[in-house]
Amino acid sequence: MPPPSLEGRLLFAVPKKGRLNQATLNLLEGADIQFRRENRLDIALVKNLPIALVFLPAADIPTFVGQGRVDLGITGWDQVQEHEAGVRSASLLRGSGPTTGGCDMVMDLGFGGCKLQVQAPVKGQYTETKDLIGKTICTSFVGLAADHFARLEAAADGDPNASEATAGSRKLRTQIVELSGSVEAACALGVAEGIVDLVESGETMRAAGLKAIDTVVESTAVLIKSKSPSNPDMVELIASRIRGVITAQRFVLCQYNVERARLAEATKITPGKRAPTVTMLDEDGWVAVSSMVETKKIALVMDDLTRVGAQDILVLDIHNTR
Ligand SMILES: Nc1ncnc2c1ncn2[C@@H]1O[C@H](COP(=O)(O)OP(=O)(O)OP(=O)(O)O)[C@@H](O)[C@H]1O
Ligand SMILES: O=P(O)(O)OC[C@H]1O[C@H](OP(=O)(O)OP(=O)(O)O)[C@H](O)[C@@H]1O
Repeated sequence: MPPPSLEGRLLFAVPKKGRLNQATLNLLEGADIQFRRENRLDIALVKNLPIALVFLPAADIPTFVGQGRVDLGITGWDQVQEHEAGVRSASLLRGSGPTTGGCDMVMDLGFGGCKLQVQAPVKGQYTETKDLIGKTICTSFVGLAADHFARLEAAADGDPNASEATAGSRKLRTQIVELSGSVEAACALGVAEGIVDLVESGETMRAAGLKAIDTVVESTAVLIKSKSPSNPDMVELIASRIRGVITAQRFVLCQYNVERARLAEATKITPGKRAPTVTMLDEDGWVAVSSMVETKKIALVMDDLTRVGAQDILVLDIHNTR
């Protein structure tokens, strides 16, 4: 079968595998972006909108969006920062301006939370990142790691502009070695004194006998767009649908009955997004309340509502909201 024609379609890059893949697919489903991906094809036409999805590694998405080859993308904020660090130092080394315009952030998607951290062996002499200056560091994030050590080295040399130093603007004493995965094994194997790698639960780091000694970037998944998307209205439509799904995931709908005499106390606990909806009940002195509550707070809210005499408390999922 020939590859599908992309004529007139907005190109939207999504992670083809890895930690961000499933949550991204769930988000597309929630936003009613319908597609069928043929086996092994990295491009899928969306059935109900003039969009084509392009399945790419998360690390490559900022390059495609930054160069304007695709209009929209979902990836980790760490990858966006890494791409920008790479573009910055390449252009400084060449002595010309950046060749890619970079990407614009549309919104934080809330999932895929992790930290890019400097890690060193628990049983070792390195307790601060500056102790690793001049040593060997293994990482998949060479741009961010090099900028981080450029700033540390500049500060150690007494440079007053240390906080702005980048790897392209000075010669590094620290050796940054690129690895494509399993970076945590580098110290135990004697390849590096420290590493710069992602941490979420901390299990990988602990299992490898490492401890975090500094944070380079805090990351979550983000929606990014190119500086000049082919169809800005379609970008807006997608962004608004995705925002609706994200908001819906952050909130639940809480409904309960309460005596009118205690309504003020109860609505203080559930003030809602704008205001709670209060309706009459077919029973004297009682009202029904319905209100959006942050999902992570719902257990405490239910405890507090019970304490002020609320009854028949129901908590319902919200599928979408605008
Ligand atoms: N442990 C983690 N917890 C949460 N998010 C993570 C974690 N590891 C990575 N991420 C996020 O997911 C993004 C993609 O990482 P992931 O390792 O899944 O990529 P991948 O495309 O499968 O690449 P690779 O084959 O190099 O592992 C990262 O840039 C980061 O934003
Ligand atoms: O703090 P934790 O919850 O243990 O997660 C951290 C691990 O997750 C990522 O690796 P991934 O599993 O994606 O594999 P990789 O090493 O091949 O990149 C990251 O590189 C760490 O190794």
